[in-house]
Amino acid sequence: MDVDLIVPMKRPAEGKSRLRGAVVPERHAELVLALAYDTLSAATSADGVRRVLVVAADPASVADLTELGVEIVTEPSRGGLNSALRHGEELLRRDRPSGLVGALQADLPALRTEDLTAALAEAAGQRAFVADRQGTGTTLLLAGAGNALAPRFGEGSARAHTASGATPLTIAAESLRADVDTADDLAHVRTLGTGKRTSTLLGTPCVAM
Ligand SMILES: Nc1nc2c(ncn2[C@@H]2O[C@H](COP(=O)(O)OP(=O)(O)OP(=O)(O)O)[C@@H](O)[C@H]2O)c(=O)[nH]1
Ligand SMILES: C=C(OP(=O)(O)O)C(=O)O
Repeated sequence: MDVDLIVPMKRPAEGKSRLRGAVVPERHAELVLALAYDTLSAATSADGVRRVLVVAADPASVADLTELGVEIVTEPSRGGLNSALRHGEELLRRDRPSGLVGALQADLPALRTEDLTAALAEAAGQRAFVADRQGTGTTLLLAGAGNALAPRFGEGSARAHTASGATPLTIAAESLRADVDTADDLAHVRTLGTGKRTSTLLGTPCVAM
């Protein structure tokens, strides 16, 4: 079954505070947007992805993403990450009540379409998630018909998603687990190869899409 994805985004200038210093301060927002652009470039090309809805704190600051065919809506109020995700879920389920929905992080610049498609296949419509490479965070949470997404993103979210009954997916999907929060994470995705925008900005090898 194909999935409608929700992608939460703060204003790039305010996001990824743990990455500050990876590039000169004037280019921090550009880096955060490049990570999101490459993530969504892969996501929108993946088999099984029907629709991508970005729930943004400030849509104008992420308007570049529309060239990828994603939709952008404003988060309702400053309710935080999980509230933004629930808002996206409500909009998507209004249009397709029995569809599969997913929350995807916007910091996966090495994402390969086949890893996302493989995760959707393993989940097979269950409420399931992909943990990050450290095993503590979550990069993708899925919920099919009859199941609320019930997002518990934030510190220790992998444990929280397991505790709430979601199935941890077991596929390797290295690129889907490689989220970028810190300088170490950035060094790691450089070894995998990143999408075009991130590669151009950092001067690193580009992943073959
Ligand atoms: N719309 C929306 N997105 C959010 C909010 N909080 C976090 N996000 C997004 O959720 C994703 C995951 O958050 P984190 O990985 O913790 O990123 P972050 O908050 O930018 O990073 P740090 O400042 O280093 O904690 C990022 O794409 C953020 O932009 C929020 O309140 N509203
Ligand atoms: C919000 C999350 O992201 P991170 O741990 O990457 O900040 C999460 O994994 O739940």
